[in-house]
Amino acid sequence: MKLQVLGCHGGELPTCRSTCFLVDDVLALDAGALTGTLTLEQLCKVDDILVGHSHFDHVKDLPLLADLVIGRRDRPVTIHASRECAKALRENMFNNALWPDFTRIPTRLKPVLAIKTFRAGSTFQVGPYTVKSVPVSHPVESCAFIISDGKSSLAMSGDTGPTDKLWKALNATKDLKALLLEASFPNSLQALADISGHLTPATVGSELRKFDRNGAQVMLYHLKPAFVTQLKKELAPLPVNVLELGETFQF
Ligand SMILES: Nc1ncnc2c1ncn2[C@@H]1O[C@@H]2COP(=O)(O)O[C@H]2[C@H]1O
Repeated sequence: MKLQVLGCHGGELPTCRSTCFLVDDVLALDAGALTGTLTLEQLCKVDDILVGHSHFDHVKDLPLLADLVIGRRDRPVTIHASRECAKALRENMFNNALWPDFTRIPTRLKPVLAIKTFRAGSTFQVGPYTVKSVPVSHPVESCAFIISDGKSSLAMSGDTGPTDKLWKALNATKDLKALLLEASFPNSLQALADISGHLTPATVGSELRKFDRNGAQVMLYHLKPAFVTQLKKELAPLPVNVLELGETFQF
């Protein structure tokens, strides 16, 4: 699998982009940095988008994407979202108030977007990929994804505070090559991290003790833009890499 880092922060500044990864040019993981990073030609190749939860920094480019690719694809771009997340997108984003309902435009039968719902915790097929969703710990329903192409697996934690379910699922994934793990706030903001369902370097460290790593890389993302320098200092002693914008990996 080819993995491109389009966005690896928990917000935006000129040097930071919200969460968004691209697998094999066709599968996006979250939609925080699609339309500002890919060309129109590249955007038109994105067939599926896995959305881990409904928070704005993870879904913000969906409306702009729909408006860009309309009339340029043979089939809808499919957004895969848990029940709560799909409901939030339908009611609060594609509601003809915030943005037109592109799941019915240009026609109900051949729309530019399709929202396909999964049950948090279920496993489903997305093109050639088998995707296991794992509910994690966040104020809104949030899912990690474990994505397999049949040869290797790649996981993304989604926004989460401390969790046991994710580590249990990862420890059972024998061909796991890499884990994209969130790390949002510095240790001085542990109380905010706890209340908002996020990790700090301290809790990344304690969470990793639950992980039978088996050679998998751990790559951190979702650093809050205001704290990147401090976070990198606090994360330096841990056996992890902090992702940078524009990096590409092959698993
Ligand atoms: N109680 C809170 N106080 C301050 N900021 C918050 C609080 N809860 C959530 N947030 C912020 O709102 C953001 C929503 O997206 P995130 O979960 O990425 O990160 C969250 C925090 O940065």
